[in-house]
Amino acid sequence: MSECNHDCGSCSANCGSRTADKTSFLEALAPESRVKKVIGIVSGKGGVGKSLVTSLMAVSANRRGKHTAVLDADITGPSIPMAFGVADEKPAVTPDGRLMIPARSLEGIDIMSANLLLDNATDPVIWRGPVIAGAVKQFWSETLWQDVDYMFVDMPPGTGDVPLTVFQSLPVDGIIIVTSPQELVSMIVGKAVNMAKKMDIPILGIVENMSYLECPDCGRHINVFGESHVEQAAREYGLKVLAQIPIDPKLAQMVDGGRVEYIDMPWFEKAAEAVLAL
Ligand SMILES: Nc1ncnc2c1ncn2[C@@H]1O[C@H](COP(=O)(O)OP(=O)(O)OP(=O)(O)O)[C@@H](O)[C@H]1O
Repeated sequence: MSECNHDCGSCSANCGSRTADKTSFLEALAPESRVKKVIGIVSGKGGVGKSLVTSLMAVSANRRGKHTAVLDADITGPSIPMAFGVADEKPAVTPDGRLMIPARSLEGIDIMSANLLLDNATDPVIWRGPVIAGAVKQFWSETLWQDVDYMFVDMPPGTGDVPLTVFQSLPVDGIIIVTSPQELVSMIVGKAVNMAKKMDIPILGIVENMSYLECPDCGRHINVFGESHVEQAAREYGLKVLAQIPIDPKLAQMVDGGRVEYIDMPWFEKAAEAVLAL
């Protein structure tokens, strides 16, 4: 049998790909687009730093010479364009009018987000679940994604219906779970693990955000929210802790100022390497 090219129309073998295809809800990319790896970033709730981790992942991959993209699927709280300083840009369209062209950051990361389509960045997006999921599908299939090595998807928060639909529509190769020490980490990780299992997508690991504060005088780590339980949760589910990110007002300033690409992040090296090994 010749090597599988995933085009079941040209092959009669009754293989695993064909069986999976029957129940697939995957959206197709435009014929001109190419995306090699898709990584979804999930969290149990909003505000734990999912967008920050998505942005840092993209920045790390881009610094390592990979052509990188961010699809902001957090439609009701889209904060990616601001972090990359492209919030005032509007996506152009291809000459035939079929596809949107993503905004490009200063360092060359391609970005698509609902915020780029709003007349006013402060306009609220008050869409219901199916419309949100539909918008994400369009961002995937109706955007010109040119030779992307790694696409990072900032998922809608939680493990409910909307993230589930998004997961079913995009060919996600791996998931990163973002938690913070204030949360019931074990429960959140458990839910994400179940969601990933149902979809047969590997979990690359957990990133704990706002883990500690580094004393500016002595460098001691202060656990502002009490002792971290992330290592324990990781052991329980056989996962890796990819990074522990400190609370640092400089991080928030850089993100709010559109300069996420220029953050110094020694604590993120392991996370970047684990993802790029995929
Ligand atoms: N480690 C940190 N140190 C300082 N500020 C942080 C840190 N992590 C996140 N923030 C700030 O907290 C806010 C929320 O972070 P972020 O937008 O990444 O969260 P989120 O989980 O994506 O939220 P949402 O789901 O609401 O979009 C942002 O203003 C961000 O700059």
